[in-house]
Amino acid sequence: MTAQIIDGKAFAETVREKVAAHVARLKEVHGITPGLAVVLVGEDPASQVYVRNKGKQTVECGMNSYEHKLSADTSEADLLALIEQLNADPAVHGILVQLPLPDHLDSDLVINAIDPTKDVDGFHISNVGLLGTGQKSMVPCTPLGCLMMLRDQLGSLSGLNAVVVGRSNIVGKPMAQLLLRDSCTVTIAHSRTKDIEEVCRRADILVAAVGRPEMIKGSWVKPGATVIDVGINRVDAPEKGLREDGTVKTKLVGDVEFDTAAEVAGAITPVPGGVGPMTIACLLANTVTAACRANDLPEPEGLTA
Ligand SMILES: Nc1nc2c(c(=O)[nH]1)N[C@@H](CN(C=O)c1ccc(C(=O)N[C@@H](CCC(=O)O)C(=O)O)cc1)CN2
Repeated sequence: MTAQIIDGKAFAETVREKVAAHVARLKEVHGITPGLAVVLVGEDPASQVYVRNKGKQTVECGMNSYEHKLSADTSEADLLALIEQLNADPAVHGILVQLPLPDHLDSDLVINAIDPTKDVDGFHISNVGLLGTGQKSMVPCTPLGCLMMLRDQLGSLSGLNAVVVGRSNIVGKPMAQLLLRDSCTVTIAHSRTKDIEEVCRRADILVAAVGRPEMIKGSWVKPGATVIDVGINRVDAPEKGLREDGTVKTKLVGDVEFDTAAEVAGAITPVPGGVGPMTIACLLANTVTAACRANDLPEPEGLTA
């Protein structure tokens, strides 16, 4: 069997179109322009690219983008003061602090300083609690993107066996909560899980979010399963040759060994071009949702969990 490839880039485009249409309506009918503030501390090259893309796509969807780029040695007090200012700004409906933060900053403290109603990353402890208890919350962008792709692929997820490999606060745990909410039977597997290959082979839905390049092999996949690969790992690619400076070229791979898994799975997301683009699309969706909630307006259809 050769799996169907789930095109995250194309799916993200449809989400952005829905966001743009909803933003146009908010402007025209209610005079509201949703605004997203993104805070970047330091010069991590990957984070700089993600923040640039977030700002660009925010504007392309008709929303206001506010970028705050702070030096790597910014103090916690200064960062908290900026968040306080953004919390109080009525033009800002969504606030995101790009992760990872430099080591001297306490990520939990910083995230929990964000007004939970503006926490478009869904990382604030209040949103974590609301999601865990099945209440209305902001939902983390990567798991929300995975859920949208799974629903689109499978329709109802009710009764399916779902295995999430990885227990991070950003992806693994919220993903498991969302799957449980959709009535899956959910297992979270991790580095200490006994017989992890056998656990994975029971999964109708296998979500890989472990951060280890190509850890999950085709032999771990149940025939016909839907495989969602959240991993984005840069590895050496000697087959691509050398750069001008003599160093080996690199490539991106997921947490799943794509070629062997695609022989067995029913459907699979590629890396790049799978879950990654959905992360930013869902950030835009969450910003519209936050703007609607802030103004007591109905939430955008098809853009929330
Ligand atoms: N505050 C947050 N920080 C981080 C998050 C997050 O959701 N909120 N997630 C990641 C980074 N991230 C967005 O911030 C992100 C990662 C990857 C992609 C993406 O589109 N990836 C492409 C490949 C990109 C490349 O070539 O390097 C793909 O998979 O096709 C988008 C957003 C950590 N920090």
